[in-house]
Amino acid sequence: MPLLHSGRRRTKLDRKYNGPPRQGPVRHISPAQLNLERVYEQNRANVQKRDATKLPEPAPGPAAKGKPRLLLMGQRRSGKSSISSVVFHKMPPNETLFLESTARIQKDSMHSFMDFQVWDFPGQVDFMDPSFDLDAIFGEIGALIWVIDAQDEYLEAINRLNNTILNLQPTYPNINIEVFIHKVDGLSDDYKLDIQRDIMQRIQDELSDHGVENAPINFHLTSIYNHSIFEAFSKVIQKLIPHLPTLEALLNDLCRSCRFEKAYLFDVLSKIYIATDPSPVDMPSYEICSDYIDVIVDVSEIYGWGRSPEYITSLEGEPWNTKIEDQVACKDAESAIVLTDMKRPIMLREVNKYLALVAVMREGSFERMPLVTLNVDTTVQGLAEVFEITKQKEARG
Ligand SMILES: Nc1nc2c(ncn2[C@@H]2O[C@H](COP(=O)(O)OP(=O)(O)OP(=O)(O)O)[C@@H](O)[C@H]2O)c(=O)[nH]1
Repeated sequence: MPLLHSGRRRTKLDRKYNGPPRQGPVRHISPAQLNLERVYEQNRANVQKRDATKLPEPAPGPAAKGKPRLLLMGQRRSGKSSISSVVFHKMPPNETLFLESTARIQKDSMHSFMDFQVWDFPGQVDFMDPSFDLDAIFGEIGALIWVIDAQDEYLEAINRLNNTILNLQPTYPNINIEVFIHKVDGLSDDYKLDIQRDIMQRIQDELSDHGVENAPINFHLTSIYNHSIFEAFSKVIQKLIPHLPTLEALLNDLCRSCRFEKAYLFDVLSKIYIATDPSPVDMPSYEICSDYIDVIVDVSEIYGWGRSPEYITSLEGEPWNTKIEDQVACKDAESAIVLTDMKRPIMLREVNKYLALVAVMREGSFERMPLVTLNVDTTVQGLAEVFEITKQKEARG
């Protein structure tokens, strides 16, 4: 089962990441190197223009053409590297205390249901410096995530963010700017909202003073010590998914036909949800679904095992003679559980090696389980097809 192999986590004991080979190597790139890659890409495009039959190899480790980029920016020690490590490398939040300050831009390639990159900028870098090629940084951007430490003095961070927006607006007016008001753990709800209001007001005032109205800026209250950081990233990533409305429509149909309370399509490794039905997301249901993935992955790690080809052949051999997937109800990971306090079953179904469908059912749904399984099967096929079609389109494009 791919799910069983894809969820391995970084453990405290061995202190090293033992997950799947999903994350590419972290690259450290200097501004000069960025420029070089840019020049290489330009030459490559020119060569192709002159002779369409010739397409030189991409630059070694290029600024990965066509892959949306998430840029993590903000003041020093605001929590950028911690966010990236917790969300994409399964680092336990407490261990971020030992992270060293980032000295150079760190570039991380994510190969999941969709390929994208996460660039972690050192807090002290001024990328408005003329030595930076802005197009190389902001050219293929998916979102600019600006991290503000809510437990620290934040006026300087807001000034820098305002300057950045004002500098980028003329050339890149459509950049999605996501402000993470970070480290809100330990702050009271009222205080969090006060801070958010204050930060929003200051940014809006400054921008409208400079004639910039309706810039695409979103605000999220986040912390690595709870699920808020995953929720915020879910919303950021969803904006990069071109077929999101189709995925949402499929999940909506499933919820209506099976009378589910809520359904999420999760990226298994990061536990970001990449789509959900249109009913409002409530944190407890999201948390429970996300924790359920961990439970399944943990159980699979203990009790799952790799079946040798001989073993599979022996199962498929005489007298049974049917393929292994035809002998079981479902060849992918599948599970359902009832939580005693809420009496509502939760079900999980693997979609492909990166994605899992997790849904909160209503009380008594177990009685209609055959119908539910049938509908879930159809939805999962639909979801898998959407990704297959998009992949083919990307390969052709
Ligand atoms: N309380 C709290 N602390 C956090 C949170 N996120 C990060 N931290 C802490 O903030 C400190 C700085 O985090 P880093 O991730 O190194 O910050 P950075 O922005 O990458 O810093 P530079 O690399 O210097 O730019 C670490 O001690 C983290 O443990 C959070 O959500 N809550």
